[in-house]
Amino acid sequence: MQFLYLAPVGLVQARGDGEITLINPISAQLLMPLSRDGCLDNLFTALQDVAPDVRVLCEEFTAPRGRICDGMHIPLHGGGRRNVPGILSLSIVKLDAQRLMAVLQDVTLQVQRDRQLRQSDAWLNALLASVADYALVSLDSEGRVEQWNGSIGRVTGHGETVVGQSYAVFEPGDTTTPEHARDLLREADANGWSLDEGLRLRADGTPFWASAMITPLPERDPAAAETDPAYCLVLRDITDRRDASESWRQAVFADHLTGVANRRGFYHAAELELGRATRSPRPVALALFDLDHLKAVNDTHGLHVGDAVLRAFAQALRDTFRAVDVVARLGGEEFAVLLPSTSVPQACAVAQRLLAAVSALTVKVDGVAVTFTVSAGVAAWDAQLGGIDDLQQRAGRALQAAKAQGRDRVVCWSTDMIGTAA
Ligand SMILES: Nc1nc2c(ncn2[C@@H]2O[C@H](COP(=O)(O)OP(=O)(O)OP(=O)(O)O)[C@@H](O)[C@H]2O)c(=O)[nH]1
Repeated sequence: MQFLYLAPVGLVQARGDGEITLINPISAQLLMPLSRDGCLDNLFTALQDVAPDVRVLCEEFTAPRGRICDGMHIPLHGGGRRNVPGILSLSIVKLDAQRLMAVLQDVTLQVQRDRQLRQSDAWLNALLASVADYALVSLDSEGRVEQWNGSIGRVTGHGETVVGQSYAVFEPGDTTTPEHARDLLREADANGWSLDEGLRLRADGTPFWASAMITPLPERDPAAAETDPAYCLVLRDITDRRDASESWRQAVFADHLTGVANRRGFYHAAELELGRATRSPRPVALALFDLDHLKAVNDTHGLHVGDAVLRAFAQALRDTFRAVDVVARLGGEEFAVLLPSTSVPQACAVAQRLLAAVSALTVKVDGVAVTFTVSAGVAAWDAQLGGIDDLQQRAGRALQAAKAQGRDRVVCWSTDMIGTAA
C-alpha cells in the first residue's frame, strides 16, 4: 500500500470492467484532467476520449493473466504546453480474472527529446552524406577514431579499419609524433579548438594538403569511458588553397638558395616546439651542422660550386631527417635541425647517418667534381634552459669541439663544455 503511494509512476488497480479499486496520487493527477465529470471511478471511462481502444484491448484479452499493453503512447488533446502532459505512456497487466494493474507515466519530455535526437541524427546524416571535401571524425579521449562514416571514406579513402586507431593514421609516418598528436588534443582542451595544417595521406598513399580542426565535445562527462566520443575532428582537403598560402610561406620562412627553412622560420618553429615541450615534457634535441672548408671550395672552384655544395647538403638533410624535424639554414654554411621527441643518442645516431651519406656524395658542376665533409654538434633541451638561444649555445659549443677535434665528426654537448666560449 505504501509502495503504491511512494511509487515514482502512476499506478492504478482496477477490476476487469475498469472499475478503479486503488489509485495513487500520480495516477490521479494524470487522469483527473481527462475525466468528463470529475470522477475517477473507472479507468476505461477516464481514458474514453483519448484511448477508447483500451477498453476493447482489455475485454479481448482472454488469457488468465499477462501483459495487455506495454508502454502504449496516448497523445492528450491540448497537452504538451508548459507543465501539461502531452503524451502518456500506459502499460496494463492482467493480474488475474478480477484484477488489472495499470502503470501510467508522463513521457512528454522523453518523446520530445527522442524526436529531437532523431531529427539531429537525420540532419547530421544528411550533412555527412552531402559534404564532399570535409571528413567529420569523432575521436575518443585518447584521440582514437571512435566511429567510421561516409565522409571519412570520401575524403581519406579509409574504411572501417581506422576505428580505434589514432587520428594520426591520416598523417604520413614521419610528419608527426605521438606527443604531437596528444598536444593538439590538449591545445583543444585549453583553447576550445586546435588547428593544424599539413600533409595527409589517403588510404591508397596519395598525399593531400589538409587543415585539421579539433574541438572538444561540449558538456563532456569527466567520468565518461575513455572510448566515449570526446572530440570532433574536421579534416578538410585544402590542396587548392594551399598553393597560394605556400608561396607566401616560402617567401617568408624559406631559404632562397636551399629551400629549407630560413633563420626566421627556424626560430618560429623552435619556439612553438619548446613551448609544447614545456607544457608536456618530452625530449627535444638540436643538431647544428657546419660545412668543413667551404671557403677552400669557393676559392678553388668559384662561388657557384660552393652554392651547389650547400644545395646538395640541404638535400641530404631533407633525405635523412623526418618531416616532423625542423631543418633550417641559419646562415652561410651553418645549418640546424630541431628534433622533437628525440633524445641526444637518437639525434647523434641520425647525425652520424647524415655524415656517412655526405661522405658518399660527389657534387658535379660544370665538369668539376667536389666531395665535402661536415661537422656536427648535438645538445638536448631541458626545462632549465631559457629557450632556443641557450640550446643553440650548447650545440654550438659541441660543434666547436667537433671542428677542434679535426672536423667530419659528431660531438655531443657535455657539462665540461660549460664556460667555454661558443
Ligand atoms: N658559395 C657560398 N659560400 C658561402 C655562402 N655563405 C657563406 N659562404 C662561405 O663559406 C665560407 C665560410 O668560411 P669559414 O668560416 O672560414 O669556414 P670554412 O672554410 O667552411 O672552414 P671551417 O668551417 O673552419 O671548416 C666563406 O668563404 C663564405 O664566403 C653561400 O651562400 N654560398
